[in-house]
Amino acid sequence: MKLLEYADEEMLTIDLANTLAGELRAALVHEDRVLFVVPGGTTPGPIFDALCDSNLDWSRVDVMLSDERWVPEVHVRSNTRLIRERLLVGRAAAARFLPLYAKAESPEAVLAELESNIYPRLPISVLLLGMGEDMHTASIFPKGDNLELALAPDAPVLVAMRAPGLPEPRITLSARVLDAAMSKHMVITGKAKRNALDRAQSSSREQAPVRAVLEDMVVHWAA
Ligand SMILES: O=C1O[C@H](COP(=O)(O)O)[C@@H](O)[C@H](O)[C@H]1O
Repeated sequence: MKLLEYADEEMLTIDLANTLAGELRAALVHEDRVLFVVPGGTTPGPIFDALCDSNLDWSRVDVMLSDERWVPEVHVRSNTRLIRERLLVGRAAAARFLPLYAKAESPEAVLAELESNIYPRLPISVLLLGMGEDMHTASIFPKGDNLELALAPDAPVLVAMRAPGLPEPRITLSARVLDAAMSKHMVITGKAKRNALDRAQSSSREQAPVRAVLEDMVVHWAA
């Protein structure tokens, strides 16, 4: 893992958006289509704002989330909503979005259908992840009901996840799929997450699921 520290969030945003755009452009030189995986949550919005008008051939980019909350797209907690409002606008509106949500009672009812769209697009070309203060990444949570499956070396592409304190079920890419990305970045802000990252490095994967994806990861941090 490599840690890049920035003077402030604005510097982080500008630099990381440039890096991601550059890596997508470079990947498009060799590939017909590239897969770009991004996090939801509260942190990445400004990065999406800075990235969405980047000059690259977005029509050859498949965009998907690292994980989704099981709520309709109009819901305030929907990660899809964030992506549609902040990333898939401007030039990036030409990208193809691969959904992690479908109208169904539970993630389990549509896992196979969603996975069939994603599997042919793997591996991930460029990955951006977030991390929570509890050391979860994507929706791979400590104490999650499917934690063992999501961390398994032979895990499926997608795993449904429920965890104490979460208001809704989740669906997440497994650690195996995230870890196999060609280029891996993580964005965290604030001292609490920086401390959590330090703790993760001396914790088990079960205590700190983020640990399962830290090899060759570039972590971008601002206080
Ligand atoms: O619930 C989630 O949490 C993580 C971290 O989110 P943040 O709000 O602390 O930035 C995020 O990476 C993940 O995609 C999201 O579903």
